[in-house]
Amino acid sequence: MPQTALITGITGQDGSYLCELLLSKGYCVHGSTRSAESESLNHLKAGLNKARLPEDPLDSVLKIHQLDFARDEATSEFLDKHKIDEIYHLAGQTRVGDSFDHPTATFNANVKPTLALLEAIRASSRSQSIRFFQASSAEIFGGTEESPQSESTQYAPRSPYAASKVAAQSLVESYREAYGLFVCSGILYNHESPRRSAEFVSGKIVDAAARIALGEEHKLVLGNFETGRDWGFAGDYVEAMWMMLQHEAPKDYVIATGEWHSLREFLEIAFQTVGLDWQDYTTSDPKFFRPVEPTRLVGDPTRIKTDLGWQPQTTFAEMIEAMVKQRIVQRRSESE
Ligand SMILES: C[C@H]1O[C@H](OP(=O)(O)OP(=O)(O)OC[C@H]2O[C@@H](n3cnc4c(=O)[nH]c(N)nc43)[C@H](O)[C@@H]2O)[C@@H](O)[C@@H](O)C1=O
Repeated sequence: MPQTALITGITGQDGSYLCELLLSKGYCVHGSTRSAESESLNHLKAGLNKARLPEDPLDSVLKIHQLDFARDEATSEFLDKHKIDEIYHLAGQTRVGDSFDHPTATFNANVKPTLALLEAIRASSRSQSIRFFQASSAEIFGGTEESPQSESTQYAPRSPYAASKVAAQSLVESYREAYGLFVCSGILYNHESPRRSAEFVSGKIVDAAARIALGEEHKLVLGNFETGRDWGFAGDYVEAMWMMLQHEAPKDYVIATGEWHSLREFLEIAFQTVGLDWQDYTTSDPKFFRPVEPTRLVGDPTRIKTDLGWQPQTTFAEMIEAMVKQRIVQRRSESE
């Protein structure tokens, strides 16, 4: 019997990479999304049709649903009806900056569905055989003095987004301990790809570098330059999510490269890819500043390397170059 997975937030960056990975491994995938007719869903299907997939027609191995996680009973029935083996809970409000303006919506989007899914697993007749992954975030360590951060670093959230992730991760921990369920969280550091939108700094930079190179734009206005992150490639990180659910025991893992890079380095590589100097085009505007920034976020991936043999495959520079090149191809095809 093929394995059956549910991916919440399947049309997002991580959802689409994970969907490709699971289909390539012969899984039957159920995806949930807010709108069954969205443009992002069409993009997902178009991308999957191009990707290398098993022989089966797409509709027989990929099914999209609009699920209401607030109705626990219905979610539990769904898990039983479709005999879901693995759940990858990736849906949520992921923009840290926006969470300062919309704290309640952020909590509702990130905490309630996690709890509803945990309750649905507990109520399911197959509760002991379902495996659950929750996408947690490096932001839970935002205020820590410890560097690099590992699974034993104390939580120190510094934004409503970070606090919502602490709540979700704590719920996962307590369901694991109280009910012996196979439920775990991946503490994901920043991870980017050509599919990243311009709402995030990486997507905004590569978009601007491509547009400036093509003569469509002349400047890039960012917020705070004096920052940096541990940036990895999303395609590598979904592999780590899958490996976590194949392990013999449910454990939380830091998913990170272990390398910190400044935003200036990111800018330098992105603009160099199109033969330009970022300093000629980039300015900073306080209107894009956040009320508070995390301290130096860099993850220690030792545990996941040792236990699961996971290693990031794509370097920082390779990832940025691929993002810029893809954006140029996309801009050209859109203007045709
Ligand atoms: C781990 C974590 O990773 C991501 O959250 P993020 O780190 O906030 O990502 P970002 O790309 O929005 O910001 C990175 C840095 O870049 C600075 N920055 C400067 N100028 C602009 C600017 O113009 N736009 C943005 N967005 N950021 C800017 C900004 O102030 C910040 O210091 C999410 O996946 C999240 O879901 C998650 O869990």
